[in-house]
Amino acid sequence: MKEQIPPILRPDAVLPVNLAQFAEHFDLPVTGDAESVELTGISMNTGDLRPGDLFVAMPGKKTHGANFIAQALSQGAVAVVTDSAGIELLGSLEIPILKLENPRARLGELAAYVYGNVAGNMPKIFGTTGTNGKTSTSYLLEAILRQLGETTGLTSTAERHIAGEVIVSRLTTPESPEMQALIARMREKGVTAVAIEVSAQALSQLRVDGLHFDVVGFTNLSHDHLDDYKDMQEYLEAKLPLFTKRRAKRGVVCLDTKYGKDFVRQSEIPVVTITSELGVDADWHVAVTAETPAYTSFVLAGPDGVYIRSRVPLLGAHMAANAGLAIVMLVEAGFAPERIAKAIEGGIEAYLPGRTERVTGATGPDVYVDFGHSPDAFLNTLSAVRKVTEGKLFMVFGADGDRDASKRPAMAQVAAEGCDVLIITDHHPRFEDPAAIRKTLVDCARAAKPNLEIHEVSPPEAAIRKAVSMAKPGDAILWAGPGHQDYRDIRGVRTPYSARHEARAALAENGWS
Ligand SMILES: CC(=O)N[C@H]1[C@@H](OP(=O)(O)OP(=O)(O)OC[C@H]2O[C@@H](n3ccc(=O)[nH]c3=O)[C@H](O)[C@@H]2O)O[C@H](CO)[C@@H](O)[C@@H]1O[C@H](C)C(=O)N[C@@H](C)C(=O)N[C@H](CCC(=O)O)C(=O)O
Ligand SMILES: Nc1ncnc2c1ncn2[C@@H]1O[C@H](COP(=O)(O)OP(=O)(O)OP(=O)(O)O)[C@@H](O)[C@H]1O
Repeated sequence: MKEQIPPILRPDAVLPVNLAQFAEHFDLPVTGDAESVELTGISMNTGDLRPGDLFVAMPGKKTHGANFIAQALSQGAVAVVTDSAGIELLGSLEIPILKLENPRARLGELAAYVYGNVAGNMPKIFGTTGTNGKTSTSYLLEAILRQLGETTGLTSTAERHIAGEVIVSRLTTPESPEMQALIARMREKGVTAVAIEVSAQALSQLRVDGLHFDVVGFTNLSHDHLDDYKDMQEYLEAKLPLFTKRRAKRGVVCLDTKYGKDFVRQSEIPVVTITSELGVDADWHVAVTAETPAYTSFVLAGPDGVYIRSRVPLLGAHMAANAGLAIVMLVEAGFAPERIAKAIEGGIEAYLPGRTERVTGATGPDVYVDFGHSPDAFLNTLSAVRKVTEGKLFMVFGADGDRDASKRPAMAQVAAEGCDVLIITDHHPRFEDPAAIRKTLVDCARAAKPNLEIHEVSPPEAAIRKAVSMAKPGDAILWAGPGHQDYRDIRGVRTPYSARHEARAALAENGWS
């Protein structure tokens, strides 16, 4: 990606780590003068490398990091960790080399050590995984923690937060050198509790190694990422390692999808369960009491008569399920339920960018911009919007290029079945032909609901204008996919674009304020 790559954050100060001591601590063979070298950072990518860094040259899917060692040196790297293949590639260079086969397997530990993130000086750490709801649950966790008086940190698909400092994210879950640098910065800024969104890819690539979570949560599992994983079983198995003793102390499992039971059965750590489904046996139950475009009220009932009443400033029963999960994770971390209940009796004070975000002003049809990009996300958001809409429901969406193409037919089917007018457009085409993606979606939507009014409109700026021009007050438009994002990936270039901005502009152009 060539443009607008967000920066990564580091602590302002790092206690230098002597390279010889580092090599001895990890029992790594070292060539060159390690005694006189001091490390002040660690990186696996020259794009993020800073002077004083240890450069970890690792094999990747496309190339080997050792091909970038000369560049790393010119940027100020003071030592290199690499494997046998890397040593063969690098030739003769005047820099201490530490040999480590499979560097990724120990990268988290190495990074935690460099930044001094050790047991005893860490904030409370919460981790959430699942197909949908990770970002939402993490934001809700952070909000409740703030309401409980904690100083908070967050890492999510949308943003990283450090005691009020906000930056846009690159990956959902950062690689461990970035993750450990973030945690060190959080410690520096007095952060006492952190909510971390953990993707399946992060677990497969050991990006959260070097962390020990106080409580982990599982939201749900449904069709997504079947380009990275062979089938749902393999995708499930990628998520399960979060619920192991080496990674976490306790867990909370949501039983709203059938895969929850697999987590309970296979978890190595003690778990409690929660559900928002009627008739499902669980330790905690969350139920919606009111739904409006602006908020969803709920009650959460747990063991020993615990009863918590609150609301989320978001539309949809799935958001109440996420809030319930966040609250139970806090209870499992030792926060008294009565204290939580008191802190959130007036509602959870969270702003979730691009999660069913209503962008309409005082007049005009309700326009919601959402980050949902899977069939299950569509199902939930369409049903939530339908419940609060008297008029017609328009849906605007496109599908990701170069990402799991197998979910496109189901996305088109769910969208067609759940709306009254469908507008198919583009999303991130990446290196795929956007017209070909649209054709698949249109064909599948037609097959699912032959009489549905379907428009194919490209680019998305025109698609949202088409939807707004057709909608009336009382109608609703759900624009699914772009959410909080401020770019579209077109042939590897991040082209600036904001769906929320485009939607507001389209409303204004039609006279709605
Ligand atoms: C498919 C995949 O996961 N790729 C990741 C992988 O890239 P790669 O193996 O292709 O790396 P490579 O290009 O072969 O390079 C090899 C090594 O040389 C280094 N290098 C490479 C080039 C250079 O100029 N300098 C340099 O130092 C690289 O940092 C790497 O260590 O290692 C890179 C370095 O960390 C990652 O950025 C990259 O994630 C890509 C960008 C990605 O998009 N990953 C997605 C699938 C992902 O992880 N998504 C999940 C969430 C999904 C969700 O929730 O929906 C996420 O957590 O974000
Ligand atoms: N509990 C839930 N069940 C089903 N769908 C949900 C749930 N929570 C959120 N969603 C839908 O999924 C979309 C993404 O939500 P969120 O960003 O919280 O999930 P995520 O797991 O972080 O996604 P990603 O992995 O893509 O970052 C939302 O915009 C909404 O459409």
